This record gives sequence, C-alpha cells and structure tokens, in this order.
Amino acid sequence: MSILISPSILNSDIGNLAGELDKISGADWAHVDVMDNHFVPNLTWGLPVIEAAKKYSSIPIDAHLMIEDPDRWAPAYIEAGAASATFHAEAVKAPIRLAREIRGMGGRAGLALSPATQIDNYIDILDEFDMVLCMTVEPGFGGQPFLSSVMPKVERLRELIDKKGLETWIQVDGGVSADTIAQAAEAGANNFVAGSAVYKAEDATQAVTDLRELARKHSH
Ligand SMILES: O=C(CO)[C@H](O)[C@H](O)COP(=O)(O)O
Ligand SMILES: [Co+2]
Repeated sequence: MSILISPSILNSDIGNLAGELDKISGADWAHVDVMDNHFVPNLTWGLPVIEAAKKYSSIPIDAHLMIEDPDRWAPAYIEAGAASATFHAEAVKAPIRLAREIRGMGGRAGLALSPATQIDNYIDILDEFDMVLCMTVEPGFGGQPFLSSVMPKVERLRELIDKKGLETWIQVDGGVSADTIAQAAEAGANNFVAGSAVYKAEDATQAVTDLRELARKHSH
C-alpha cells in the first residue's frame, strides 16, 4: 500500500494560501480542516477556502469535516473541488448513504473516528469507505500531543482491511511528527496528516520529504 503524506494547512499562513500550498507541492494531498464550532469547539473555514485551494494549486484536497450534519454538507465539498470528503462517525446520521453519494460524485469517501470511537459498528461496512481516519488527538485544534493509545485501533483496522482484501486507506491525524510517525506506520497506517510538523518546520518541503522517508522505513 502506498505511503501518502497529507499536510494540514490548519496552522499555515492562510493569508498566503497559494504560497503555503506551493510549499507542500511534493506532498500527496492537502488536508483542509473544516470546523463549525458545534461538532468541535473551534471555527475555521468552509467551502470558499476549498474553492480557493483548488484554484491556486493542483494538489488534491482532502477535506476533513469536523462539522455537525455532514449528511447535508459533505457533497458540497466534493462539488467545490475536494477530491476526498471525510465525515465523522460521531456526527453522521446515514454513513452508507452519504459515502455512496460522495462516491457517486466521483469523490473519495472517508469515515473519521475520534479517539474514543471504536470501529466495531463499521466492520461489516468497511467496503463503503475509501479511507478510515483514526484521530490521534481529540478533534478541534492543531498542535496537540499524539495519542499512542489509538494505535491498537489502527492495528486492528489494518488486520481487518487486509483480511477482507480491501484497498481502504488508514489515515492518522493529530500530533504526527518525526517523533511519532514511526509508531503509526508500524501499526499499519498508510496516510499521514501532519500540520504543525510541516508548517512550523523551518523548511516545510524538507519536512514532507523526511516524514515520507520515516513512514516508508517503518511500514510493512
Ligand atoms: O484535524 C485536526 C485537528 O482536529 C488537524 O488535522 C490536526 O490536528 C493537524 O494538526 P497537528 O499535526 O498540528 O496536530
Ligand atoms: Co484533520
């Protein structure tokens, strides 16, 4: 399974969106965190930023929707230009219907699990999703420490996906850095979101290269 690096623009200089996206042109995806101040206690941005990112960069956009009522809003993110829309298990009402709608529009459908949410309810419907996002911080803010306690869930998910012969990506998001990416790769994640570790680095482009190398070295 390919290793994918998806820098989060959460802590980038959003006033210079085009330049900030340019710094990560060597990455695979640009992770855009949408927060509504209801699902999480923080407010970021919505559809216009997806449209702008699409306009100013050719990197595929990975929309992480930390919002209430994703059933209503997620398709609009694909319509706005995101290649992938990830909605939270804790917020969605009809995950199968929503995933099918996203896929029907040509997008990738992602299911996000907050740290305390288990995968048991989704095991039989894993094939409905292109990606499962295992949050390694409580959603809402960048710069929080990585929760190693989520790794057994990643390991179990990797086993289930492989046993079923699926191509579903496992994404980890939150506190991923040069110090923590190895554990996530060893547990079986293949898609790594890194916000602070990229945008607070002196050289964001180099940080992406370094993270990719570490993830490759530790994945199996
Ligand atoms: O979804 C998120 C927070 O809810 C962010 O994607 C995540 O926190 C990235 O930032 P950092 O790498 O600094 O943790
Ligand atoms: Co995110």
